[in-house]
Amino acid sequence: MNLALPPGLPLRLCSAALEIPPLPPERLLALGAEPTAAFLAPDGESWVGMGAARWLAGEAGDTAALWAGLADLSPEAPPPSALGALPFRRGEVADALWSGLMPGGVVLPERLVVQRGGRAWLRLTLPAQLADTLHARLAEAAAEIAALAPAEAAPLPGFEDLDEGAAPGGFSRAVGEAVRRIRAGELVKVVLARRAGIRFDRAPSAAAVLRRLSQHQPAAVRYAWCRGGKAWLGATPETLLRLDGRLLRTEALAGTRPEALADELHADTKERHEHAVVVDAVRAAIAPWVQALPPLRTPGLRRTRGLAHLHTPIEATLRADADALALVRALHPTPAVCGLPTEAAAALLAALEGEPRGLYAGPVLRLSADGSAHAVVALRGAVLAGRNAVLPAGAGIVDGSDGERELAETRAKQHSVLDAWRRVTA
Ligand SMILES: C=C(O[C@H]1C=CC=C(C(=O)O)[C@@H]1O)C(=O)O
Repeated sequence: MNLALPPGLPLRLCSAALEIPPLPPERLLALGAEPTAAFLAPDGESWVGMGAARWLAGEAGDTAALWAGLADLSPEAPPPSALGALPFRRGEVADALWSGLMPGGVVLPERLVVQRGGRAWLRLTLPAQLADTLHARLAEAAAEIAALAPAEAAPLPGFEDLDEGAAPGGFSRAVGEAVRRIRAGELVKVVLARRAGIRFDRAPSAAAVLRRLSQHQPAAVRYAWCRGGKAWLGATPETLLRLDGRLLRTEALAGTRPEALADELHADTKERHEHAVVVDAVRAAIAPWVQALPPLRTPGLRRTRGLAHLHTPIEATLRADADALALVRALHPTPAVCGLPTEAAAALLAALEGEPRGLYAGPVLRLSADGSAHAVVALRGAVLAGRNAVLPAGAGIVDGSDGERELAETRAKQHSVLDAWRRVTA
């Protein structure tokens, strides 16, 4: 279970926090810690973790192992929190794009900066035998952060149009094949993804790239997982779950139109079907955990910059306290990113996409020692490596899907990311 823990890692940890001046959370990426994990929630709440005091695979049951033997010497500060990015599928072999970033996991950071309500805290978590040095090291780490240059404010270099390689034709054909399988009764829905890339004029800093996403989409959760000299980062519209006490909030998000055509979504039978499959699957996944399922409701709309999606919030009360990672595992992958039935869709998308998904469409999460948790689905992102950025994006395929339209939808999703990087920095 302890995927990346080196042998001999101390079991007991100590942790202390210090209030520091607030700063743009993206700036912390410039420290270059490995790994760096960022979870920037709307309303100015953010968590950025640097380095690892513990690093687990993120399996159901790992939550307790994160906090085991951890002495918190600063109970007045926000609680210790873990951050993670999990792969779309377990055990996948990374290709050149994802090497270094994989296998992801859930990290209890050595240094963690939490910001909320206009205040910021730096938390340091170390092996218990270093407890004597904890406060001195905390002060050193705070000084290092205070001295950071504003890397997030650097203008982004320019870039040419999206390079789609030979993929677009192949994607349309894959959609055709998926529709044929669906009509043959092999499955109900499959989500197919494809990659396209850009090349910046010179290598941008991940801090500046993430900052532009924050400025463009402050209502989205912005995330980053940096490792091996690369960054996987994005601004996602989709929540997998939020857990506060026994209140569980999740949602179905599927069915897409350009924002200007949002009104068409409710009348489109194919989009309604694509969405309903996700609603049913999410309800089925949480049913064993909750006291009662909420009444079925008519989907609403979620608008992001440039796109609109059918959206159904789903809230329920848990029967008993639950391990957040077990819930994440119960929900992932929803048919918003995989399909139905799950196994058949996962096998078909692997065959038709022909390249690993890596961390794309996997859960990105924040878990806190007070039991609260927030997990989102890693969509609308890019792998940043030097001057190159590669953007995976997918579309839900059901009976009635058309190859060219689905291709256009994946392009629109990629452009919703690129648009942020084209804007002039505020
Ligand atoms: C798979 C993606 O989006 C999902 C989330 C919202 C709408 C979707 C759709 O309409 O196909 C997808 O299910 C992606 O952005 O790569």
